[in-house]
Amino acid sequence: MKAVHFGAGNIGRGFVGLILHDAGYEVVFADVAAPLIDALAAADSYTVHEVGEGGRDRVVDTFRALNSATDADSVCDEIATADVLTTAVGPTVLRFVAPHVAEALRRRPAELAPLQVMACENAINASDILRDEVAASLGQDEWAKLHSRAVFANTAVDRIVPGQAADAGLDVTVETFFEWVVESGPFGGDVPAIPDATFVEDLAPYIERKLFTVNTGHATVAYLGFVQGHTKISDALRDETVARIATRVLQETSTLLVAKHGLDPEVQRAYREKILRRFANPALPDTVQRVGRQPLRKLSRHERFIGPAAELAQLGLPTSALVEAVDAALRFDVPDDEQSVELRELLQTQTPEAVVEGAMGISVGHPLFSSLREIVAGAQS
Ligand SMILES: NC(=O)c1ccc[n+]([C@@H]2O[C@H](COP(=O)([O-])OP(=O)(O)OC[C@H]3O[C@@H](n4cnc5c(N)ncnc54)[C@H](O)[C@@H]3O)[C@@H](O)[C@H]2O)c1
Ligand SMILES: O=P(O)(O)OC[C@@H](O)[C@@H](O)[C@H](O)[C@H](O)CO
Repeated sequence: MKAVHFGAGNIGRGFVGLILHDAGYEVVFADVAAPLIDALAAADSYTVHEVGEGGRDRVVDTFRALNSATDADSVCDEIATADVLTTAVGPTVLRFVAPHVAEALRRRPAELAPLQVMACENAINASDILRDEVAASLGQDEWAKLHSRAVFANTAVDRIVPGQAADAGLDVTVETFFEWVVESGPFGGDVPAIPDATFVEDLAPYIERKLFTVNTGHATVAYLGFVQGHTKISDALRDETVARIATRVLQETSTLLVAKHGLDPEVQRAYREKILRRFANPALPDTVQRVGRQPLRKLSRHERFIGPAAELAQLGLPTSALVEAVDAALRFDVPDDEQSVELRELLQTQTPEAVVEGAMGISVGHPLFSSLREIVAGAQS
Protein backbone atom coordinates (compact mmCIF):
# COMPACT_ATOMS: atom_id res chain seq x y z
CA MET A 1 0.00 0.00 0.00
CA LYS A 2 1.25 3.49 -0.81
CA ALA A 3 0.29 6.88 0.66
CA VAL A 4 1.43 10.26 -0.63
CA HIS A 5 1.44 12.87 2.13
CA PHE A 6 1.73 16.62 1.41
CA GLY A 7 3.38 18.62 4.21
CA ALA A 8 6.26 16.93 6.04
CA GLY A 9 6.09 19.39 8.95
CA ASN A 10 5.10 18.84 12.57
CA ILE A 11 1.77 17.04 12.15
CA GLY A 12 2.91 15.44 8.88
CA ARG A 13 5.85 13.61 10.47
CA GLY A 14 4.59 13.43 14.05
CA PHE A 15 1.05 12.22 13.41
CA VAL A 16 -0.17 11.40 9.86
CA GLY A 17 3.13 9.91 8.66
CA LEU A 18 3.45 7.84 11.84
CA ILE A 19 -0.10 6.47 11.70
CA LEU A 20 0.12 5.62 8.00
CA HIS A 21 3.50 3.96 8.59
CA ASP A 22 2.07 1.91 11.47
CA ALA A 23 -0.84 0.91 9.20
CA GLY A 24 1.66 -0.59 6.75
CA TYR A 25 1.75 2.12 4.08
CA GLU A 26 4.90 3.15 2.29
CA VAL A 27 4.71 6.93 2.83
CA VAL A 28 5.94 9.34 0.16
CA PHE A 29 6.33 12.79 1.74
CA ALA A 30 5.90 15.77 -0.61
CA ASP A 31 6.90 19.24 0.57
CA VAL A 32 8.25 22.51 -0.84
CA ALA A 33 10.87 22.99 1.90
CA ALA A 34 14.05 21.82 0.15
CA PRO A 35 16.29 21.26 3.24
CA LEU A 36 13.53 19.22 4.91
CA ILE A 37 12.89 17.07 1.85
CA ASP A 38 16.62 16.57 1.24
CA ALA A 39 17.09 15.45 4.84
CA LEU A 40 14.12 13.06 4.64
CA ALA A 41 15.30 11.66 1.32
CA ALA A 42 18.73 10.97 2.83
CA ALA A 43 17.40 9.41 6.05
CA ASP A 44 16.41 5.79 6.71
CA SER A 45 14.22 6.68 9.67
CA TYR A 46 13.17 9.32 12.19
CA THR A 47 11.83 9.06 15.72
CA VAL A 48 8.60 10.41 17.16
CA HIS A 49 9.15 11.14 20.89
CA GLU A 50 5.85 11.03 22.77
CA VAL A 51 6.09 13.13 25.95
CA GLY A 52 3.77 12.90 28.94
CA GLU A 53 2.28 9.95 30.81
CA GLY A 54 2.90 6.65 29.02
CA GLY A 55 4.93 8.33 26.28
CA ARG A 56 7.41 6.26 24.30
CA ASP A 57 9.63 6.59 21.24
CA ARG A 58 8.22 5.44 17.90
CA VAL A 59 10.41 4.88 14.84
CA VAL A 60 9.15 5.71 11.34
CA ASP A 61 10.92 4.12 8.39
CA THR A 62 10.09 2.89 4.87
CA PHE A 63 9.31 6.37 3.59
CA ARG A 64 10.52 8.37 0.61
CA ALA A 65 10.50 12.12 0.04
CA LEU A 66 9.99 14.36 -3.00
CA ASN A 67 10.15 18.10 -3.55
CA SER A 68 6.76 19.12 -4.96
CA ALA A 69 8.11 22.53 -6.05
CA THR A 70 11.02 21.24 -8.14
CA ASP A 71 9.90 17.69 -8.97
CA ALA A 72 6.16 18.05 -9.51
CA ASP A 73 6.24 15.50 -12.32
CA SER A 74 7.43 12.68 -10.02
CA VAL A 75 4.97 13.75 -7.32
CA CYS A 76 2.07 13.48 -9.81
CA ASP A 77 3.27 10.04 -10.91
CA GLU A 78 3.40 8.89 -7.28
CA ILE A 79 -0.13 10.16 -6.60
CA ALA A 80 -1.39 8.55 -9.79
CA THR A 81 -0.56 5.09 -8.40
CA ALA A 82 -1.13 5.72 -4.66
CA ASP A 83 -3.90 4.23 -2.55
CA VAL A 84 -4.19 7.16 -0.19
CA LEU A 85 -3.42 10.89 -0.35
CA THR A 86 -3.24 13.01 2.80
CA THR A 87 -2.31 16.63 3.49
CA ALA A 88 -1.16 18.64 6.51
CA VAL A 89 -0.08 21.90 4.90
CA GLY A 90 -2.53 24.43 6.40
CA PRO A 91 -6.00 25.15 4.98
CA THR A 92 -4.83 28.14 2.94
CA VAL A 93 -2.24 26.02 1.12
CA LEU A 94 -4.68 23.40 -0.22
CA ARG A 95 -5.13 25.38 -3.44
CA PHE A 96 -1.43 24.90 -4.22
CA VAL A 97 -1.69 21.14 -3.69
CA ALA A 98 -4.77 20.86 -5.93
CA PRO A 99 -3.04 21.18 -9.35
CA HIS A 100 -0.79 18.21 -8.47
CA VAL A 101 -3.80 16.09 -7.57
CA ALA A 102 -5.60 17.22 -10.73
CA GLU A 103 -2.67 16.20 -12.93
CA ALA A 104 -2.36 12.89 -11.05
CA LEU A 105 -6.02 12.08 -11.77
CA ARG A 106 -5.35 12.58 -15.48
CA ARG A 107 -2.48 10.07 -15.21
CA ARG A 108 -4.25 7.60 -12.91
CA PRO A 109 -4.97 4.27 -14.62
CA ALA A 110 -8.75 3.93 -14.92
CA GLU A 111 -8.67 0.35 -13.57
CA LEU A 112 -7.23 1.42 -10.17
CA ALA A 113 -9.53 1.86 -7.20
CA PRO A 114 -10.30 5.54 -6.47
CA LEU A 115 -7.57 7.51 -4.71
CA GLN A 116 -8.66 7.99 -1.09
CA VAL A 117 -8.06 11.64 -0.19
CA MET A 118 -8.09 12.97 3.37
CA ALA A 119 -7.03 16.55 4.14
CA CYS A 120 -5.83 16.62 7.76
CA GLU A 121 -6.14 20.34 8.46
CA ASN A 122 -7.73 22.31 11.28
CA ALA A 123 -10.68 23.42 9.22
CA ILE A 124 -14.26 22.31 8.71
CA ASN A 125 -14.58 20.16 5.56
CA ALA A 126 -10.96 20.63 4.43
CA SER A 127 -11.18 17.64 2.05
CA ASP A 128 -14.19 19.23 0.36
CA ILE A 129 -12.17 22.43 -0.03
CA LEU A 130 -9.38 20.43 -1.68
CA ARG A 131 -11.90 18.59 -3.89
CA ASP A 132 -13.38 21.90 -5.07
CA GLU A 133 -9.90 23.23 -5.84
CA VAL A 134 -9.07 20.07 -7.82
CA ALA A 135 -12.35 20.41 -9.75
CA ALA A 136 -11.59 24.07 -10.46
CA SER A 137 -8.09 23.16 -11.60
CA LEU A 138 -9.44 20.55 -14.04
CA GLY A 139 -12.38 22.57 -15.31
CA GLN A 140 -15.97 21.35 -15.56
CA ASP A 141 -15.62 18.93 -18.51
CA GLU A 142 -12.45 17.19 -17.35
CA TRP A 143 -13.71 16.98 -13.75
CA ALA A 144 -16.88 15.27 -15.01
CA LYS A 145 -14.69 12.64 -16.72
CA LEU A 146 -12.13 12.16 -13.92
CA HIS A 147 -13.95 12.76 -10.62
CA SER A 148 -14.66 9.04 -10.09
CA ARG A 149 -10.91 8.40 -9.85
CA ALA A 150 -10.80 9.90 -6.34
CA VAL A 151 -12.95 10.06 -3.22
CA PHE A 152 -12.60 12.92 -0.73
CA ALA A 153 -13.39 12.29 2.93
CA ASN A 154 -13.39 15.01 5.59
CA THR A 155 -11.46 14.38 8.79
CA ALA A 156 -10.80 15.74 12.27
CA VAL A 157 -7.23 15.33 13.52
CA ASP A 158 -6.10 15.95 17.06
CA ARG A 159 -2.58 15.74 18.48
CA ILE A 160 -0.55 18.64 19.81
CA VAL A 161 2.71 18.76 17.87
CA PRO A 162 4.69 21.85 18.87
CA GLY A 163 7.39 23.58 16.85
CA GLN A 164 10.57 21.51 17.09
CA ALA A 165 13.94 22.44 18.58
CA ALA A 166 16.47 23.68 16.03
CA ASP A 167 18.75 20.69 16.70
CA ALA A 168 15.98 18.04 16.55
CA GLY A 169 16.69 17.10 12.95
CA LEU A 170 13.82 15.03 11.59
CA ASP A 171 12.72 13.76 14.99
CA VAL A 172 9.46 15.11 16.36
CA THR A 173 8.32 15.63 19.94
CA VAL A 174 4.57 15.15 20.36
CA GLU A 175 2.01 14.60 23.14
CA THR A 176 0.89 11.01 23.76
CA PHE A 177 -2.79 11.71 22.94
CA PHE A 178 -4.04 11.44 19.37
CA GLU A 179 -7.36 11.11 17.57
CA TRP A 180 -8.08 10.84 13.84
CA VAL A 181 -11.78 10.74 12.93
CA VAL A 182 -12.75 10.30 9.27
CA GLU A 183 -16.17 10.38 7.60
CA SER A 184 -16.92 6.96 6.15
CA GLY A 185 -19.62 7.81 3.57
CA PRO A 186 -17.37 8.83 0.66
CA PHE A 187 -15.57 5.44 0.74
CA GLY A 188 -18.79 3.55 0.03
CA GLY A 189 -18.01 0.70 2.45
CA ASP A 190 -14.35 0.37 1.43
CA VAL A 191 -12.63 2.52 4.06
CA PRO A 192 -8.82 2.77 4.01
CA ALA A 193 -6.92 0.24 6.13
CA ILE A 194 -5.84 2.56 8.97
CA PRO A 195 -6.38 0.87 12.37
CA ASP A 196 -5.59 4.06 14.35
CA ALA A 197 -8.31 6.07 12.57
CA THR A 198 -11.98 6.02 13.56
CA PHE A 199 -14.55 6.07 10.75
CA VAL A 200 -17.91 7.72 11.45
CA GLU A 201 -21.02 8.40 9.37
CA ASP A 202 -21.49 12.01 10.48
CA LEU A 203 -18.27 13.98 11.05
CA ALA A 204 -19.95 17.31 11.92
CA PRO A 205 -20.18 16.77 15.70
CA TYR A 206 -16.58 15.52 15.84
CA ILE A 207 -14.97 18.31 13.82
CA GLU A 208 -16.97 21.04 15.56
CA ARG A 209 -16.29 19.53 18.98
CA LYS A 210 -12.59 19.40 18.16
CA LEU A 211 -12.27 22.84 16.56
CA PHE A 212 -14.51 24.66 19.04
CA THR A 213 -13.08 22.99 22.15
CA VAL A 214 -9.42 22.08 21.50
CA ASN A 215 -8.62 24.88 19.07
CA THR A 216 -10.84 27.58 20.60
CA GLY A 217 -9.37 26.82 24.02
CA HIS A 218 -5.82 26.60 22.68
CA ALA A 219 -6.07 29.92 20.82
CA THR A 220 -7.61 31.58 23.89
CA VAL A 221 -4.66 30.47 26.03
CA ALA A 222 -2.25 31.63 23.30
CA TYR A 223 -3.71 35.13 22.85
CA LEU A 224 -4.33 35.81 26.54
CA GLY A 225 -0.94 34.28 27.32
CA PHE A 226 0.68 36.60 24.79
CA VAL A 227 -1.04 39.63 26.32
CA GLN A 228 0.14 38.53 29.79
CA GLY A 229 3.74 38.17 28.54
CA HIS A 230 4.07 34.36 28.51
CA THR A 231 6.04 32.38 25.93
CA LYS A 232 5.04 28.77 26.66
CA ILE A 233 1.43 27.54 26.53
CA SER A 234 1.87 25.50 29.72
CA ASP A 235 3.12 28.62 31.58
CA ALA A 236 0.25 30.71 30.22
CA LEU A 237 -2.26 28.21 31.57
CA ARG A 238 -0.74 28.46 35.03
CA ASP A 239 -1.66 32.17 34.97
CA GLU A 240 -4.96 32.50 36.84
CA THR A 241 -6.34 35.21 34.53
CA VAL A 242 -5.66 33.10 31.45
CA ALA A 243 -7.01 29.89 33.01
CA ARG A 244 -10.18 31.61 34.22
CA ILE A 245 -11.07 33.06 30.82
CA ALA A 246 -10.13 29.85 28.98
CA THR A 247 -12.42 27.90 31.30
CA ARG A 248 -15.30 30.33 30.64
CA VAL A 249 -14.68 30.25 26.89
CA LEU A 250 -14.91 26.46 26.92
CA GLN A 251 -18.11 26.61 28.97
CA GLU A 252 -19.61 28.87 26.30
CA THR A 253 -18.62 26.66 23.36
CA SER A 254 -19.70 23.54 25.28
CA THR A 255 -23.17 25.05 25.71
CA LEU A 256 -23.41 25.40 21.94
CA LEU A 257 -21.99 21.93 21.18
CA VAL A 258 -24.33 20.26 23.66
CA ALA A 259 -27.36 22.15 22.29
CA LYS A 260 -26.46 21.66 18.63
CA HIS A 261 -25.16 18.10 18.55
CA GLY A 262 -26.92 16.59 21.57
CA LEU A 263 -23.61 15.79 23.29
CA ASP A 264 -23.84 14.48 26.85
CA PRO A 265 -22.97 17.53 29.04
CA GLU A 266 -20.96 15.39 31.48
CA VAL A 267 -18.95 13.76 28.67
CA GLN A 268 -18.29 17.21 27.19
CA ARG A 269 -17.21 18.52 30.61
CA ALA A 270 -14.71 15.66 30.95
CA TYR A 271 -13.52 16.29 27.36
CA ARG A 272 -12.75 19.96 28.02
CA GLU A 273 -11.07 19.24 31.36
CA LYS A 274 -8.84 16.68 29.66
CA ILE A 275 -7.98 19.25 27.01
CA LEU A 276 -6.89 21.79 29.61
CA ARG A 277 -4.67 19.08 31.15
CA ARG A 278 -3.18 18.43 27.68
CA PHE A 279 -2.38 22.14 27.23
CA ALA A 280 -0.76 22.19 30.70
CA ASN A 281 1.69 19.36 29.84
CA PRO A 282 5.02 20.98 30.83
CA ALA A 283 7.01 18.44 28.80
CA LEU A 284 5.48 19.86 25.61
CA PRO A 285 7.54 22.83 24.40
CA ASP A 286 4.59 24.59 22.76
CA THR A 287 4.49 28.36 22.40
CA VAL A 288 1.85 31.11 22.29
CA GLN A 289 3.41 32.22 19.02
CA ARG A 290 2.82 28.87 17.26
CA VAL A 291 -0.66 28.35 18.66
CA GLY A 292 -1.67 31.95 17.89
CA ARG A 293 -0.19 31.85 14.35
CA GLN A 294 -2.22 33.38 11.52
CA PRO A 295 -4.65 35.42 13.67
CA LEU A 296 -6.71 36.58 10.67
CA ARG A 297 -7.49 32.95 9.78
CA LYS A 298 -8.42 32.29 13.39
CA LEU A 299 -10.65 35.40 13.54
CA SER A 300 -12.48 34.59 10.32
CA ARG A 301 -16.23 33.91 10.13
CA HIS A 302 -16.38 30.11 10.44
CA GLU A 303 -13.30 29.62 12.62
CA ARG A 304 -12.79 28.90 16.31
CA PHE A 305 -14.00 32.19 17.82
CA ILE A 306 -16.50 33.89 15.53
CA GLY A 307 -18.02 30.58 14.35
CA PRO A 308 -19.32 29.49 17.77
CA ALA A 309 -19.87 33.05 19.07
CA ALA A 310 -22.11 33.91 16.10
CA GLU A 311 -24.27 30.84 16.67
CA LEU A 312 -24.46 31.44 20.43
CA ALA A 313 -25.44 35.08 19.90
CA GLN A 314 -28.19 34.04 17.51
CA LEU A 315 -29.52 31.67 20.16
CA GLY A 316 -29.42 34.49 22.75
CA LEU A 317 -26.74 32.64 24.76
CA PRO A 318 -23.69 34.21 26.48
CA THR A 319 -20.59 35.07 24.41
CA SER A 320 -18.72 37.44 26.73
CA ALA A 321 -15.72 35.14 27.30
CA LEU A 322 -15.36 34.44 23.56
CA VAL A 323 -15.47 38.18 22.93
CA GLU A 324 -12.72 38.67 25.56
CA ALA A 325 -10.62 36.07 23.72
CA VAL A 326 -11.18 37.94 20.44
CA ASP A 327 -10.09 41.12 22.20
CA ALA A 328 -6.81 39.40 23.15
CA ALA A 329 -6.40 38.05 19.60
CA LEU A 330 -6.53 41.62 18.29
CA ARG A 331 -3.48 42.38 20.45
CA PHE A 332 -1.33 39.53 19.04
CA ASP A 333 1.62 41.53 17.76
CA VAL A 334 4.26 39.22 16.29
CA PRO A 335 6.39 40.81 13.55
CA ASP A 336 7.42 37.36 12.17
CA ASP A 337 3.78 36.43 11.57
CA GLU A 338 2.51 37.91 8.27
CA GLN A 339 -1.11 37.85 9.39
CA SER A 340 -0.27 39.55 12.67
CA VAL A 341 1.35 42.37 10.66
CA GLU A 342 -1.67 42.49 8.34
CA LEU A 343 -4.00 42.63 11.33
CA ARG A 344 -2.07 45.59 12.79
CA GLU A 345 -2.40 47.37 9.43
CA LEU A 346 -6.14 46.71 9.31
CA LEU A 347 -6.56 48.08 12.80
CA GLN A 348 -4.61 51.22 11.87
CA THR A 349 -6.32 51.90 8.55
CA GLN A 350 -9.92 50.68 8.78
CA THR A 351 -12.99 51.66 10.78
CA PRO A 352 -14.13 49.23 13.49
CA GLU A 353 -17.20 48.44 11.38
CA ALA A 354 -15.03 47.53 8.37
CA VAL A 355 -12.79 45.26 10.49
CA VAL A 356 -15.78 43.43 11.98
CA GLU A 357 -17.44 43.00 8.58
CA GLY A 358 -14.30 42.35 6.52
CA ALA A 359 -12.06 40.29 8.80
CA MET A 360 -14.72 38.60 10.93
CA GLY A 361 -17.59 38.36 8.46
CA ILE A 362 -20.19 39.76 10.87
CA SER A 363 -22.56 42.37 9.44
CA VAL A 364 -24.41 45.22 11.08
CA GLY A 365 -27.63 43.83 12.51
CA HIS A 366 -26.07 40.52 13.64
CA PRO A 367 -26.50 40.11 17.42
CA LEU A 368 -22.69 39.81 17.80
CA PHE A 369 -21.90 42.94 15.82
CA SER A 370 -21.99 45.61 18.51
CA SER A 371 -19.81 43.74 21.04
CA LEU A 372 -17.21 43.02 18.35
CA ARG A 373 -17.34 46.62 17.13
CA GLU A 374 -16.69 47.80 20.67
CA ILE A 375 -13.61 45.63 21.22
CA VAL A 376 -12.15 46.50 17.81
CA ALA A 377 -12.58 50.19 18.64
CA GLY A 378 -10.90 49.51 22.00
CA ALA A 379 -7.95 47.77 20.32
CA GLN A 380 -7.55 50.79 18.04
CA SER A 381 -7.44 53.36 20.84
N1 LIG B 1 0.80 20.96 14.91
C1 LIG B 1 -0.34 20.57 15.45
O1 LIG B 1 -0.48 20.46 16.68
C2 LIG B 1 -1.53 20.27 14.57
C3 LIG B 1 -2.52 19.38 15.05
C4 LIG B 1 -3.64 19.11 14.27
C5 LIG B 1 -3.75 19.67 13.02
N2 LIG B 1 -2.77 20.52 12.58
C6 LIG B 1 -2.95 21.07 11.25
O2 LIG B 1 -2.00 20.47 10.36
C7 LIG B 1 -1.62 21.42 9.36
C8 LIG B 1 -0.11 21.57 9.37
O3 LIG B 1 0.29 22.07 10.63
P1 LIG B 1 1.77 21.85 11.17
O4 LIG B 1 1.73 22.26 12.61
O5 LIG B 1 2.27 20.51 10.82
O6 LIG B 1 2.53 22.99 10.33
P2 LIG B 1 4.04 22.96 9.80
O7 LIG B 1 4.33 24.36 9.40
O8 LIG B 1 4.91 22.29 10.78
O9 LIG B 1 3.97 22.04 8.49
C9 LIG B 1 3.42 22.45 7.28
C10 LIG B 1 4.30 21.91 6.18
O10 LIG B 1 3.66 22.18 4.93
C11 LIG B 1 4.67 22.50 4.00
N3 LIG B 1 4.11 23.20 2.87
C12 LIG B 1 3.79 24.52 2.75
N4 LIG B 1 3.33 24.78 1.52
C13 LIG B 1 3.34 23.61 0.84
C14 LIG B 1 2.98 23.23 -0.49
N5 LIG B 1 2.50 24.12 -1.36
N6 LIG B 1 3.14 21.94 -0.84
C15 LIG B 1 3.62 21.03 0.03
N7 LIG B 1 3.99 21.32 1.31
C16 LIG B 1 3.84 22.60 1.70
C17 LIG B 1 5.67 23.35 4.81
O11 LIG B 1 6.93 23.44 4.17
C18 LIG B 1 5.69 22.57 6.11
O12 LIG B 1 6.71 21.59 6.12
C19 LIG B 1 -2.41 22.70 9.68
O13 LIG B 1 -3.61 22.72 8.97
C20 LIG B 1 -2.69 22.56 11.16
O14 LIG B 1 -3.80 23.29 11.58
C21 LIG B 1 -1.67 20.82 13.31
O1 LIG C 1 -2.83 24.64 13.61
P1 LIG C 1 -3.64 25.90 13.88
O2 LIG C 1 -2.86 27.13 13.58
O3 LIG C 1 -4.98 25.86 13.24
O4 LIG C 1 -3.92 25.91 15.44
C1 LIG C 1 -2.85 25.90 16.37
C2 LIG C 1 -3.05 24.79 17.40
O5 LIG C 1 -4.20 25.06 18.15
C3 LIG C 1 -3.20 23.42 16.74
O6 LIG C 1 -2.14 23.16 15.85
C4 LIG C 1 -3.29 22.31 17.82
O7 LIG C 1 -2.03 22.06 18.36
C5 LIG C 1 -3.87 21.05 17.23
O8 LIG C 1 -5.03 21.32 16.50
C6 LIG C 1 -4.14 20.00 18.27
O9 LIG C 1 -4.82 18.95 17.68
